[in-house]
Amino acid sequence: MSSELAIRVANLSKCYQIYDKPRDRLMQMLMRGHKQYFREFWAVRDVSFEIKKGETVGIVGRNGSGKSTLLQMICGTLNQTSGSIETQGRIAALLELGSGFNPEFTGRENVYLNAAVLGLDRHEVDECFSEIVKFSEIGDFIDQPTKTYSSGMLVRLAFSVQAMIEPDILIVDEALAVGDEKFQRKCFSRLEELKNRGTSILFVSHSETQIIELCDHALLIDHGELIMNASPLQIVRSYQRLIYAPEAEQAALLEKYKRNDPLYDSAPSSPTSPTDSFQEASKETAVLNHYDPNLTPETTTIYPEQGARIKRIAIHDCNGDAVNILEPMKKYRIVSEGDFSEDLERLFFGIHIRSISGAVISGQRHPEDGKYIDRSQAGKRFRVEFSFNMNLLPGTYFVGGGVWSENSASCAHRILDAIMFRVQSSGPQNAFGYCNLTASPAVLSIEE
Ligand SMILES: Nc1ncnc2c1ncn2[C@@H]1O[C@H](COP(=O)(O)OP(=O)(O)OP(=O)(O)O)[C@@H](O)[C@H]1O
Repeated sequence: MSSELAIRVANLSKCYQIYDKPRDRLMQMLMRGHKQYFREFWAVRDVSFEIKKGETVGIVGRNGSGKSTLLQMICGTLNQTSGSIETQGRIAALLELGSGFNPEFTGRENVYLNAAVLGLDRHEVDECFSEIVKFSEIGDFIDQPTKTYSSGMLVRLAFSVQAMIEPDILIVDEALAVGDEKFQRKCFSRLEELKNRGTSILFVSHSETQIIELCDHALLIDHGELIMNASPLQIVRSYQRLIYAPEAEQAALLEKYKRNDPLYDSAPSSPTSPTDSFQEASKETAVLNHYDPNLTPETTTIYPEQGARIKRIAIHDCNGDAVNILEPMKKYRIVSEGDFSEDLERLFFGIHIRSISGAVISGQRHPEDGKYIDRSQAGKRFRVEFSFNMNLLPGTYFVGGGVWSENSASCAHRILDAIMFRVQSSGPQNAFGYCNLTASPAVLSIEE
C-alpha cells in the first residue's frame, strides 16, 4: 500500500449465517456441510475504498445498512468473509458503548487495559493517565468498577482513552451521540485537533452538520454496498433524498447513485426537468440593482411530491418586490407558494437558510413546534410568508423550503437549495462568521 494511505479496503464482504431455529445450528454442525441449514445474509458486500493519511471520512447510511460491520472489520474485531483490509499505524476505535471495558474492573484498570490493547506500555500510559482522567471529567469515579458508570460516563472515559493516545487512525461509531452537549463539543474539538495533527478519522454519523463540517469526503452505504464515495455535501444530499423518497422509488434512486448519474435534477438540466420549471417559476423580472437573474443554485434538489407541490420560493423586500441581492440589517420575507394534490392533515411549513458548505444557519417553521394546521384539501393553493431580519454577514446563502404532513411518511414536498441570495457588503465589518449579533460597538479600556 502506498505510504500516502492510512486505510485501503478492497472487495470487502461479510456474510452472516442466519439460522431460523437454534436446532438448525446444531444440525449444521452434525451434517458437517453436507446440507445447508442456514440462510446467507450479506451485511457488507464487495466494498472498496481508500483513505489517505490525515483525511477525515464520514460514513452515512440507514439503520442496518452495514456501517458498524464495516468499521468492526477495519478495527479487526470482526473477521471478513472475503476481501482485504490494509491499515498503516496505530488504530484506536470507539465502537459500541463501553465495548472495550470489562465492567468488573475500575475505570483506572480499564484505561490501562484499553491502552495496552492499543499497543501502549505501562510507562506510556502513566504519562498520559492524568490527562485522560482530566479530559473524561470522571473524577474520583476512576477507582470505581465501570459497571457503576452511567452511559455518559462510559462514553466519556472510552473517548478519552482513544483520543488522548494520539492514534494514527481513529474510528468512531456514533458513540458521540451519547454524552451531554458540552462534552460532545469537547470531543469534536479534540477530533479537529487530531485531524490537524494528521490522524485519519473514519466516523459514522447521522448528523448532516457533523459530516459536512468535519469530513473531507464521505461514503454512502446501503444494504451493505458502497453506493457513493463523494463530497460530504453530495453524500448528505443523496442520503436525505433517499430516506425521504417513497419506497417504490428508492431502488431506482440507488441505481442512479451507483451509476454515478448526476445527482441533481438540474445537472445537466434538461428543458423539461422539474428543477428547470421550478426555477423558471421562481425567476422574477429584474428589479433594479437588487435582483440578479443569474443567481440560481446548481444544487437544487427537489424531493418527490407526496401530497403537495411547492411551485415557487422567493424573497421579497418591504415593497413586495422579489430580490436576491440583500442589504444587511433590513427586513425581508421569504415566500413559499404551491398547491395540494391530496387531502392532508396536521401539516406545517418550513424554510431554512444554508451556508455554501451546507450548514443550516437558521430556519423557521409555521406553526411553531408542536402545533399543526389541522387539514388542507386537494386542489387548494397555499402561500406562506416568513419574515426575517437580515442579520447575516456579507456572503452567499441558499434557501430551501418544505411542507410536512402526518399523512406522508416523510414530507409532503421539499426543495433544498431552491434559490440563493447574496448579502451585500455595507462597508468595513467588525463581525465575522455567518451572523452579525453585535448589539453595540465593543468598548475598550486599556490601563494607563
Ligand atoms: N452477528 C450478526 N448476525 C447476523 N446478522 C447481523 C449480525 N450483526 C449484524 N447483523 C446484521 O447486519 C446488518 C448490518 O448491521 P450493522 O450493525 O452493520 O448496521 P448499521 O448500518 O451499523 O446499523 P445502525 O445504524 O442501526 O447501527 C443488519 O441487518 C444486522 O441485522
